[in-house]
Amino acid sequence: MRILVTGKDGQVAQALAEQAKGHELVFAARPAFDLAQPATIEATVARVHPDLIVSAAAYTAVDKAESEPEIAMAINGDGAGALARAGAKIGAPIIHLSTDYVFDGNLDRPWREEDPTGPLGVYGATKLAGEQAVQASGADHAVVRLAWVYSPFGNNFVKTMLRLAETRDALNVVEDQQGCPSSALDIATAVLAVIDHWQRDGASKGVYHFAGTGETNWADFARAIFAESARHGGPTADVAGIPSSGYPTPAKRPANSRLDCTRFAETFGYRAPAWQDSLAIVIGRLLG
Ligand SMILES: NC(=O)C1=CN([C@@H]2O[C@H](COP(=O)(O)OP(=O)(O)OC[C@H]3O[C@@H](n4cnc5c(N)ncnc54)[C@H](OP(=O)(O)O)[C@@H]3O)[C@@H](O)[C@H]2O)C=CC1
Ligand SMILES: Cc1cn([C@H]2C[C@H](O)[C@@H](COP(=O)(O)OP(=O)(O)O[C@H]3O[C@@H](C)C(=O)[C@@H](O)[C@H]3O)O2)c(=O)[nH]c1=O
Repeated sequence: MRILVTGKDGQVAQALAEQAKGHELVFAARPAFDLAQPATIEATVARVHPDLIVSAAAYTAVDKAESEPEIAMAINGDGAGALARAGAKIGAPIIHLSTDYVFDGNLDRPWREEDPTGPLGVYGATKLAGEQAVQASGADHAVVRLAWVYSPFGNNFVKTMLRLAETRDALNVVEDQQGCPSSALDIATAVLAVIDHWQRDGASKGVYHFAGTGETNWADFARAIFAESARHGGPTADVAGIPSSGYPTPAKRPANSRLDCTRFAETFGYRAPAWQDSLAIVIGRLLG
């Protein structure tokens, strides 16, 4: 199968590059493919003529998006829709990656797909617009909401913590935001599970949640990162748990962004490992 993957240097795209054996992956990246330039989207899809699209590129700078709402919307909202419509024209289904930040965090259980959205910031609002544009595109699609993605690649919280601990003995980290850390290596496996399923049974339309199994908060996640780092002789720091008010950021984050991944597991037959196990694998790759 020829698969167009957007976001060549992104975390999920790089994990897919490692794992997608037996498929022809074609990566699309700027400047030839720019989600803010619709003509480049249509030209890329027409040139590659993929059997399937993995929409993994996005404007992911959560705080910066607060001061760049137009460009974030052009990329995450309009660009995602244009990509799905270009796919629809040639009959290519799309796996479109979205985020837990479409929710407002005010719920006392993990979020299910049909729960009401209510993004707290520009990034979440633009990603929600992208979901809606994909759903309206006419393309078969899986909108897969992810959360708290980390990996050996790119920028992420795990690498930030390890970097900060190189120069600091103690860190303040928020402890009133709960979520499910998710390894991009597991996300690539999940994307391939969707592709396998669609190859067998035909593509369909739906929204799904996929994230690491279990839950934590950012402070405990940081502590787990340093415990794992210590096992490899890597950098460590003491973590003081603080309220979100003690770490002011331009964008507000949801207090609860835990995702209920039951539908994904039941539909595609794959559930992520416990987040602690996946973290050990990624830290092993970073420090081993
Ligand atoms: N990271 C996370 O914690 C989470 C991510 N997600 C979603 O998962 C998906 C994958 O995320 P992740 O792998 O972490 O992403 P990354 O931030 O690692 O990579 C994003 C990629 O998008 C590309 N990109 C940005 N703007 C454009 C543009 N205008 N045109 C073309 N490409 C562009 C970047 O390219 P360049 O190198 O040119 O900047 C980069 O390769 C995204 O949809 C994201 O919203 C969901 C939940 C959590
Ligand atoms: C670096 C740092 C962050 N924090 C807090 C800020 C924030 O509330 C939380 C996480 O910080 P980050 O800025 O790394 O994470 P953030 O950019 O909010 O991560 C999000 O990215 C987007 C793309 C998503 O889709 C989300 O699922 C989520 O993964 O930790 C501290 O409390 N102390 C620190 O030293």
